[in-house]
Amino acid sequence: MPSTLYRKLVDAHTVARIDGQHVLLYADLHIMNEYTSPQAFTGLREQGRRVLRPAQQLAVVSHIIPTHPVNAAQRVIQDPASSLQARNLKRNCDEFGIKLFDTTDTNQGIEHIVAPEHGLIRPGMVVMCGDSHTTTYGALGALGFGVGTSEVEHILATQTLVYRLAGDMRIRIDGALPLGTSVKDLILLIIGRIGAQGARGYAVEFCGTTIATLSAEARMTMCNMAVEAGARAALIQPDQTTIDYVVAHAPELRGAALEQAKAGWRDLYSDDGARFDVEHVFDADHVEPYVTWGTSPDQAMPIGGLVPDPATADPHAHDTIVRALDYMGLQAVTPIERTPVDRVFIGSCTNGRIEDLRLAAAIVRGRSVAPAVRAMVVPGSGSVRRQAEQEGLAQIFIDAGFEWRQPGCSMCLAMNDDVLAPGERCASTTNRNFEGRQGRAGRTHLMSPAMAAAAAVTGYIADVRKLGVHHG
Ligand SMILES: CC(C)[C@H](C(=O)O)[C@@H](O)C(=O)O
Ligand code: SF4
Repeated sequence: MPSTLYRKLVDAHTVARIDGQHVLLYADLHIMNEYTSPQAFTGLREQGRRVLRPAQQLAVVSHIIPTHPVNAAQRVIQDPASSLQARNLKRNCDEFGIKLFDTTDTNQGIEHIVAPEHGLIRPGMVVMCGDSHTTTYGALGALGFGVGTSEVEHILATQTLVYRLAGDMRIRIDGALPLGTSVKDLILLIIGRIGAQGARGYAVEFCGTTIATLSAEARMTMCNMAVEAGARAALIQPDQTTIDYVVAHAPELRGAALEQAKAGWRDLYSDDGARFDVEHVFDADHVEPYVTWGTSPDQAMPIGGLVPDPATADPHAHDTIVRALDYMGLQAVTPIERTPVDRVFIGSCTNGRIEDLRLAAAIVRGRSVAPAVRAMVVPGSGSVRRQAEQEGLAQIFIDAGFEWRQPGCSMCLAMNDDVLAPGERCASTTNRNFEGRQGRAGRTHLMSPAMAAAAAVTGYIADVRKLGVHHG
């Protein structure tokens, strides 16, 4: 029977069928952060269990680490609770023999940026992690998904998980993204259309001519954000772009080993006639720069639009819109463009990779951060940071008045020193704009790296196309 890529990956990793809805699924790789793993190790110890496959585990300090611009070796976590979390992760990894990118490691960063850049994510893998944005790895043809803290313990002990099957959804996007737009605009548009629950319960396969021409990193941005439409997983069929990325990042994968791996990757596609429960089709040709106006990633609009009017909205949405506008300090039926911002944040596992920094730097070059704005660039990993310094991007940001920080989740979520003050408005390249996400009463507008750069240099939510156009 014709099978979807998703089903092929699940079938290849099914150790046992439990019932019609559940299988025992094998993990090729399990990734941990400091935040969702401590209880799992406590559980293991209490039961006197070992970690079954330490070599298929990876740990990264991502969320709680300060990003002040000091040397990597001097990075110290002042907050006692966070410092304890980091020390616990180190102790757990030492005791159980797990590879850790620790606080002072020069390759430390956000887990979803660190893992692919070390060649650890390969097509056909199943990757589990106690973090919702594990869907990112679908960009490389790997089935990645987030798990809960209690599941982390099970994975550590057995390298498997009791897994509930998802439905199959396909999102086809054809056409060429216009100048001045990037994949972030596209995914905000899609989430805006299908809704924050639009892909709930589904593994989403992205396909179409637009996807085929995207770089591996741009595909990561897509798959990363799929979870904001509720998707359980995101997938893109591996192709030459994928292979080139993996080969470039996995120097040990050469010769016979590479040929053998490639032979395995050849079957990683949805068969002709494979059945999808739901299909959506989008056209990239008319995508405009997108920004969010509200407190959910699906509350997104083109830059030239007007903030919605609760009075004319679907009655079910009325109260939600009123509340979001109130929280965001916005007036209904006014342009979003030229809304002043206090802060700009460029970074996160959505847009903290080198290509994102290139897109932002292309806008910033030769310009200055607006006087009333505090802007920061937080590279997604130590390696992204070094690369950006070598390419001269860091200097462009610094010359313009940006803070050039150490890697981490940073202001993507208020779990470290980088937070918004109450009422502050932020142009942010992140993936979530929930109430309080970047700090209590902070106001987040999600957008692309180029749009965030445009906000930094103008001081307001701006249409980047009016500053000069660049391809993304
Ligand atoms: C802290 C972590 C569990 C959380 C997640 O699961 O995604 C975080 O990374 C986020 O982005 O909200
Ligand atoms: S960068 Fe943001 S979305 Fe990504 S793992 Fe960190 S907190 Fe979560």
